[in-house]
Amino acid sequence: MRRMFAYAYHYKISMYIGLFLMVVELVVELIQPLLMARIIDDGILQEDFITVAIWGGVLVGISLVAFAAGIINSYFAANVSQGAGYDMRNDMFRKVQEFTSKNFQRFSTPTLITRMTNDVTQIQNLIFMFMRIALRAPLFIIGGLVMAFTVHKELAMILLLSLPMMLLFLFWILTKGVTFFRRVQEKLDNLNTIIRENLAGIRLIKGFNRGDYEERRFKNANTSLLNDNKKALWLMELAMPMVMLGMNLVILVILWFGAIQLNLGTAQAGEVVAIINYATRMMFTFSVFTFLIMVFSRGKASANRINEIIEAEGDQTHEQTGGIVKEIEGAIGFEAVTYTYPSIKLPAIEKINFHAKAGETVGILGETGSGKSTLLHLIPRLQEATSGKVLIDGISIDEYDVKALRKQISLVPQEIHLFSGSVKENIQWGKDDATMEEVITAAKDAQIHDFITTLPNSYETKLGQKGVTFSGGQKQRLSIARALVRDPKILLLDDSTSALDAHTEARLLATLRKKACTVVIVAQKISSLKAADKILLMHQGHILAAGDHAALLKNDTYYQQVYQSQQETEAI
Ligand SMILES: Nc1ncnc2c1ncn2[C@@H]1O[C@H](COP(=O)(O)OP(=O)(O)OP(=O)(O)O)[C@@H](O)[C@H]1O
Repeated sequence: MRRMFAYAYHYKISMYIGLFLMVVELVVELIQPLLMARIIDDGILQEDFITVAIWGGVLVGISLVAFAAGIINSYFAANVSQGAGYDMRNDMFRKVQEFTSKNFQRFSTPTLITRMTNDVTQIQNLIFMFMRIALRAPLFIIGGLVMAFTVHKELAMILLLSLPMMLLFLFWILTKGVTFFRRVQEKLDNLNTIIRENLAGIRLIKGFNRGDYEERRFKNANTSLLNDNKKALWLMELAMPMVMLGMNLVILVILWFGAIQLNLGTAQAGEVVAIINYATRMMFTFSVFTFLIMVFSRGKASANRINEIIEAEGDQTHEQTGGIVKEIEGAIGFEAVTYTYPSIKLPAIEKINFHAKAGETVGILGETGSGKSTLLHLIPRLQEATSGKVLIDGISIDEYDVKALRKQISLVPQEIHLFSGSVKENIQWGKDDATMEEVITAAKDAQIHDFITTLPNSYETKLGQKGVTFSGGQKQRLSIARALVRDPKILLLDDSTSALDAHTEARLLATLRKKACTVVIVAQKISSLKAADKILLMHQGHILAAGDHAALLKNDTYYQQVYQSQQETEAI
């Protein structure tokens, strides 16, 4: 929670002004019963209407000041809470950019979205409430007690004695509330996961006629969220009448004692009225407390969830600077490289050795799960080798400045992702300052230019929700254009030509061969790799055999079998 308030403290000037205005409101609230006591005792009971008019005027005056202070306080409270939320979202977003696959395993996409939106909103509400009333409530209780003691000690004592019971009860509500609201936020994550899966897989759901099943799944998650929400709110609803009941009993006791004191002549009517007034206002403050506790419990649950993101240990290499910055040639070397995913015991790749000269094309072939993508991800340091060394131009990649290195390497991942925006913007995403000429050249090399020119607005055509949708093969080619536009020294293609027809793929590969860059290409079909200088045949995280197509076909029986079966499949 401390971190959340540190965010609010960035806006300290607004915060101090807001808090000062809150104190103004508080002081007015504390003075009001005193003024009323004076009006009754010195004015009404003495039939001195001039005193009534003077103190009545003062009462109206300070109430107007409190009213104005309240409005201005709201303005500053909104300023601080919105600003803090804005900064929190920025910091979380930045942190997520550094996330490793381990982090993504811990935090699913829907939970990240809920945490960056709904949880931040809860904290904003908390900060707003804190600046509006949170401090006022405890200060009013303390101030009210002090003032009550200045009015009449014995009667004020009754108020003081009731306090510990009230506070204990509120503390109990608070601890329960934090647990309940944490559960509510988790259920919200769950619901968001189902919504996201449904939106992403809508075609699949329709195709498999799983609409009813998915509806039931959604309904269950929704009901579960509803039930937990109800439970948390019931707890809060229960708190309010309980506090009211307690305070009403206290007021009854004060009235009873007050009547005795009046009869004995040890108290004046105005004093009893003032104490009752303080008690009533304290009762109101306690009921505000229950509302605050709800906001606080929710806020605390959300603060923990936000902290988990901000404190997560991200990819240290992301921000690492100070290493070698140089234009690489593109030679790649793997020396006894092993990589084990944190969540599984067995290595995904083990003791991998190979070298590729700058400008060579290396093909990687292997059954699914054999470690091809893992190997590829180690080259731009998206993952750090568990042991062994990855070299570029003979230098370990740890010694390079990561950003400078990644600038010269282009990866086309297996799962293509296009951004909302125009076709041109999607290609330029690879190089911010790419000229139109460079964009077109990259598109031509990726064999997608001709298709783009048939689109309604050519390169300016919008993609995404309100724009056109590309086919699988078109998406692959567009993301290859995005990778080529930055003129990389190393190009990594992770099964990125799988959706292309044989002719287009052949044209694309021939173009890539002419480029002055090292190409590492993962593919399922031998036909995609035939022309490679070297093919690595992978099996269960190991390189079974390496060599060019002709050599492998001649010497390796496993390669021969794969080739044979693929030839037969093509013939069918
Ligand atoms: N993020 C991850 N966390 C844990 N295990 C993973 C992760 N990514 C991959 N693996 C595991 O590592 C092994 C190698 O996966 P990898 O994706 O490198 O294989 P691949 O050869 O590229 O497969 P495919 O051809 O199906 O894409 C697999 O057993 C896979 O289950």
